[in-house]
Parts: sequence; structure tokens; C-alpha cells
Amino acid sequence: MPVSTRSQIFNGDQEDKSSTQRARPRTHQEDTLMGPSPLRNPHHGLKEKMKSLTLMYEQHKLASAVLRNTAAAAATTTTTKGEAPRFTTHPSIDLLDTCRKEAADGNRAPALAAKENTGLPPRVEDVKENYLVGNEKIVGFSCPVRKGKVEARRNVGVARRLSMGGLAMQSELKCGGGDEDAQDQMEQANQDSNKVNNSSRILVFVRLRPMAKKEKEAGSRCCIRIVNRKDIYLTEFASSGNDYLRLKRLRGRHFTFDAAFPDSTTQQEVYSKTTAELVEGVLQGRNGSVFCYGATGAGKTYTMLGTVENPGVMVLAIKDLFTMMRQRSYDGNHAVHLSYLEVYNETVRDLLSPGRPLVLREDKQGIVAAGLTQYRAYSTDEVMSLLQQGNQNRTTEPTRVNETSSRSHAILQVVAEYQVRDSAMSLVNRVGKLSLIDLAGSERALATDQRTLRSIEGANINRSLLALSSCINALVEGKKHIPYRNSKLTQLLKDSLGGTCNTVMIANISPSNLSFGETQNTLHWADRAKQIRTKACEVNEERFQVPVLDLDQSKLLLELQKENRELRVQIARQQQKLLTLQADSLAAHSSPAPSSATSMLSPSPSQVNEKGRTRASIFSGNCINTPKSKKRGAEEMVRVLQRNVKALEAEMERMKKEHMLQLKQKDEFIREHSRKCSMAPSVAAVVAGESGGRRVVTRSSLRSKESSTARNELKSPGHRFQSPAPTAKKRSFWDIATANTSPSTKTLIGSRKTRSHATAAKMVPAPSMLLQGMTRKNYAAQNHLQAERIAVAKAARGDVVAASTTAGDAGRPSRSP
Ligand SMILES: Nc1ncnc2c1ncn2[C@@H]1O[C@H](COP(=O)(O)OP(=O)(O)OP(=O)(O)O)[C@@H](O)[C@H]1O
Repeated sequence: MPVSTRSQIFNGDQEDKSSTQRARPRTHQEDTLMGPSPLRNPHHGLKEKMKSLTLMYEQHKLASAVLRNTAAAAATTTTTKGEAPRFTTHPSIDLLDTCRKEAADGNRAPALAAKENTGLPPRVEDVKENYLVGNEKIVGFSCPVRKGKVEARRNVGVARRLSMGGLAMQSELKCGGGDEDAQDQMEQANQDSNKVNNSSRILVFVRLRPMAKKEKEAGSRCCIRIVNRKDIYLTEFASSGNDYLRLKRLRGRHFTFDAAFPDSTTQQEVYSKTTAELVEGVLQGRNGSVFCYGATGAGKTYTMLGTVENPGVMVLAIKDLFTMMRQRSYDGNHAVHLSYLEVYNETVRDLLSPGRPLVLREDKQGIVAAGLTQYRAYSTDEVMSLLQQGNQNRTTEPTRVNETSSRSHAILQVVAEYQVRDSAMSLVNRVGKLSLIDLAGSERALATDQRTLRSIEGANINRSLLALSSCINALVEGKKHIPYRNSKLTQLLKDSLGGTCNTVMIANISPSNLSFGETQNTLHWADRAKQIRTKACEVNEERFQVPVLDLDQSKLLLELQKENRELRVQIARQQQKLLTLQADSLAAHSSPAPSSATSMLSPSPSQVNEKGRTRASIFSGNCINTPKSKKRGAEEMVRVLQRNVKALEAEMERMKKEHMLQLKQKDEFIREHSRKCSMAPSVAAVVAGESGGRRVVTRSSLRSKESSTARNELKSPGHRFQSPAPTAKKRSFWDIATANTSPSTKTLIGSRKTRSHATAAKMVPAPSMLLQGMTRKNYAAQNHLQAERIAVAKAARGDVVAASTTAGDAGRPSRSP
């Protein structure tokens, strides 16, 4: 089917040459009367001739069967086809009219007339392919049909409605007329419909793409004409050269499909006519699949995926699916699972999480790719991003024909599950699967690239499409064995083609006469696919009764969920406001040279940078454009601010505790110091008395006292820390924090060198300051103890030395503190 033969390629070349030989423009009338060009390739039409011979036997059978049912067929034709004059605009119909007139006159046999018009030798095929004049019926590029299948096909033809079963058949047959034959047909159709149990056939649509710029530049002409949005007329020109005037129409071919879309058709229109009904079926629990088929560059990917401005069938179907599920779901819940794979060079790959090739297995559900990732998506946006991700992983390469040629067959599977309320007491759980397939394009080796990987890809694409055509043939002919296993693609399409599935095929074609061969192939196989009947599509649903209480509870649950949603939205809004306020206040409080204290309150430089970055990212144009990034930025900001607030609170708490402790220590020190000072004169008196006049107090003698004092102090935990002298100015937290650098501290440190009582009193706070610092830094308790000992010793020594010096040197009484 998809593989173009050498003769076609050859033919094209010959046509190119012959076009230059034509001398004079011809009118349509002349064309129809003209014979074949003498310069044509001698092999031209060889393939078709061979085909015609093989089809001859079938043709005769078909003709006799048709003649037997002339009356009924004529009636059906009148209703389904409409009046003949509507086609007169197309050259091929003009040919047909001429043919008809001559046949009516009895001058010549229609087949002969056709033959002469096209200028080709008489061929049975011509009669079969183009005209069935005896029936007043235009038959498309039909294929061999077995005896006894004609009637069945007629019934099938009438019943070509998706999921409508016998009803569609009845209504259409009624339109056919009220005669006995029609009644018989109806009965027969009913019986058939009972037999096939609502089976349906593949619906086939054709979409014509606009002429590409390259094609225009190459001087190609439109060889397709769509009439009544259903009939397609394909005209073959003898020449495909630039010289329009020398073109010669060889013959016309006619096909009828469920719908044919001209090049101006919108994506939405294509979706509504082809896939919307399938989506409805999926929501009712039926499986559905859509696949695009056609030559490379014919517009399959455009139809399936589309662009951002003009989204294709995949995107529109998923959007519809989500919207309708939300509307119909009983409790607002639904599950959509998504998988996306490609068949590239006969290997199956996961497009959502690329890795090793997947193996196909057959289980109860049919053919499945083992290990294929199934993502659960909650919104259309999520599906879109997954789709985008998958497409980035898809193999596309530029070829000579298409700059973004898909080199693989891509299959997107969407499984939708939701619950609906059937009656007051019962719920129905429905599961439906929708497969959206974008096939790689059939291609001629010469049309794309003969070298390297591209040619291997092309060969594989053609091989799998050939396998697809074999399956279509086998299905149409009603064979028992369908060769699905011939390729990975057909294995994966098994459900869609011969399974319990509603299937739609969209055949994409190019209008250019340069692609005549490919277009003819596509239309031929699309026409053939029309005859495939799929099995009765079962509804996949599960019904269960729900107690009234449960129903009430579910109602309540539904309301609560709704409320919850609203509250979440409100919280989000509040957070947004808070965020803005905090950002403003932060900006207002930040100063160029923060003090150490303010540095604790204000964020660190890294934080500032981080914040700055966050704010910048929030307010930068890029992020504003996307609500997602805006939200993410806002969340990040809130998180940073919350972290800061927590850190600051902890710091404040810790400082509060420290402050309390310090105050306590100071009180203790004051008490201790005042006690010692009151003891100092008596010590001096004792010393003077003992020495009998003068006695020098040595350090060692003092040391024992120090140690005893220290030992005594240790007994009480309240004495561990020295406090500043009562005269010392009570220092605030900020002073403490800046103690090392403040001038007051320097004075204190300098004054420690002078051993006067007054300085001793001033000196005392120094260790305390150190301790404060140490406490702040969470030093171990023993360090505090040691420091305390030193401070007490120094204080005591200072007092005693001062006393002895004054007594010894000047003989004056020691000064009391
Ligand atoms: N209906 C259309 N309207 C406008 N442009 C179209 C239409 N159909 C196809 N095109 C354009 O034609 C070109 C080829 O289309 P596309 O890539 O869909 O072809 P294809 O059949 O998927 O080819 P291949 O099999 O090589 O991947 C693209 O640039 C696309 O935008």
C-alpha cells in the first residue's frame, strides 16, 4: 500500500519529459477525446494492467451481483448519492457524463466509452474503478470483493454510523423507499445487525492540506477536487511540468468517504467531525482510536498535534475529555492516565520516560508494552506538558519532502475513569481508553533520502505500513488469520483494527499533482479501510448500589470538597497579599550598612541575594508571563520569609533567656562583692597585727585564700558568674553585642592595668563581658566556672594588695570601698 513502485517513479519522470513535448493547449473536450501520448513510457500502466487481469475474475462477479440488485441499488443510490448533475463541474464527471450519454444512446458499451475517453486501451479496471454506469452509481477505487459480499457490503454501507447499531440501518433503509425489496432489505439488515451485535466499521475521513510553498514554486497543480464534502475526484495529469497549457488530463478517479475536508477546514471542524463522537464513546466506557494515515508531508502530524495557535485532534480531544468528565462526574473526581510511545525502526520506546526499548506482550487487555509508564494527569495543562515532553523525545528528522518529518509512529493512550450517577440509588464506574495515533508517512526512497539512516527509517516505516495494509486486506476479506504479528505497529493497532473499539481513520493527502502516486495510494487504502468491520464495542462500566446514607455522605463530601477548594483559593490569595507586604517591608527595612544587631534581624547577604533573586524572578517579565512560575516564585518567597521569621524568633527567645541569666548573675555578683568589701578592712587589720607592725602579703598566702573562697563559691551555683560592679552602667543588649569594638570597653580593658580599688571595681565587668560573650556562644559550664574563679580571685587580690600597699607605704589606713 504505501510503497511506491519503480513504475510510478518512472512514470513521473516520463511525464515530466512528455510535458515539454506538448505543443498546444487543449480544452477539456479535446482531452477527453485524445488518445495516449506517443511519447509515454512503454511500461506506463503495466502494473495497472497486471492488476486489472488479476481483478478481472472478481470484476465479473461483482458486475453480475450488481446487476441482480439493480433496482434496490438504484433506490439506495438515489438517496445516498444524490443527483448526478452536481458533479458536472469536475473533469472526471464530464468524462462520466459523456460516457453515460453514449451508453444511453446505445452506441457503445460504457466501458469502451470510458476507455476511449481516457485514451487508454480498453480495460475492465477502468469500468470498475471509475464507473458503474448501469447502476447510475459512481463507485470509488474499489477493490476485489468476494461473491456474496456485495449484499453484506450494501448493508454495511447503510449501517455506517458509529455506535448506532441497528437504528441507523433502519432509518437509512426507510429513506431508500417503501417497496418490498426495501422491506426485505430492512429485515435482512435487522437480522444482520442482531448477528453482528451492534458491530461498526471504521469511519474514514480524508483531509486535504493546502498547497505548500515549495510545491507552488515547483509549478505543481492541484489534482484533487472535493465535492459535497464527501466525494473526492483525483485527476491524473499526463504532465507534471511547469507548462500549464500543455497539461493533459489522463483520467479521473472518484472516491467517497464519510467526510472529506478541503484545505480550508479548521482543526476544530476536523476534530468535531472525526473524533468528538469517539470521545463521547470513551466517556461512556467504550474504547476508541483515531489514526492518521498518509504520505510523508501530507499533514498527519499537523492534524494530530497541530500548532500552539491551531491545536490538533490530540489536544482538542483531551481538552474535551477533561471538561466533560468534570461536568458529568458524580463526585467531581476523575482519573486520567496517560502513556505515550513510539515505534521507531521496529522498536517500541516510551516517550514519557525514555530508556530501553519496550517488549510487547499480550494479556487479557490485549497487546501491552511491558514497562510503559502511565502518568496520572489532573488537568489539561498537565497533559499538554507531558505531550510536549513526549514530542521532544520523538524521532523527527528533516527529509527532502518534510522539514519536520516524523520518523516514527507515535501512539498516545489516554485512559479515563470516572463515576456517574445512574439513578437515585446506583452509581456507575466507567473506564474508556482513547488511542491517538500519528503514523509515520509512507514514502518513496527517492522522495526522501536514499542514503544512510533516513533510508533505513523509510524502509522500516514502509515495512510496517505494508504490514498494516496486509492486516486491512485480511480483515476486509474476512480471513481467520490476521497477520498482526508482522510488525510492532500492527500488534499495537490490533485493538483498533479488529478489536472491540470504535475506530476513525483520517487519511491526509497533498493537493499537488507531483504527489499523485502517494495520494492515489493513500486514497486507495483509505477506501479499503472503510470496509473493515470492528467487533461490537462493549461498554466498560461497573454498576453498584449506594445506600442512602452513603449518598448523603457523598453529598456532604462533595460539598466539603468544594468548600475546601474555595478555602484553598482564599489562602492562596492571602498568602499572595502577605508576600507582597513582606516584600515591601523588607525592602523598606534593608539599609546599606547594617549593624551587627540589625544584621541579625535583617537577612544575611546571601539571604539578601537570594531574596533579591527571588524578587527579581518574581517581578521579572518572564515569570509574570507564566502564572505557574509566578506562583512558584511567590511560594519560594513565602518559604524564605517564613524561615527568616522562625530564625529571628528563635534568636530573640535565646537572647531573652541570656539576658535574664545575666541579670541574675549581676545581682549575685553585687551581693558577693559588697560582702567581700565589707570584710577587707578587718583582713588588713588582722595582717598588721600578726606581723607586729609590717607584713607583706605574698601571692601564695593569698592563693590559699583565693582557693578557699573559690571553693566556697562553688558550693552555690548562684556564685558561678561574676557580675559587674554595682557602679558600672547597666548595659543594653546592643552594647553587649558591640562590646569588642566600643570605646567604653577599651577604656575598661586599659584600666585593668592600674591596680586601684576604683579600677578594680571597674575591671570586674571585663570577665563578665567575656562570659556574656561566652554564654552567648554556648560555652560549656566548666569554662564559665573557670572564668568565674579567675574573676573572683582578681577582685579579691586587687582589694588586698591595695590595702597592704597603702598600709605599708604611707602608713595611712586603707581606704574603705
Ligand atoms: N491543514 C494544514 N494547514 C496548514 N498547514 C498544514 C496543514 N497540513 C499540513 N500542513 C503543513 O505541512 C507541513 C507538513 O505537515 P506534517 O509535518 O504534519 O506532515 P506529516 O504527514 O506528519 O509528515 P511526516 O510523515 O513526514 O511526519 C507542515 O509544515 C505543516 O505545518
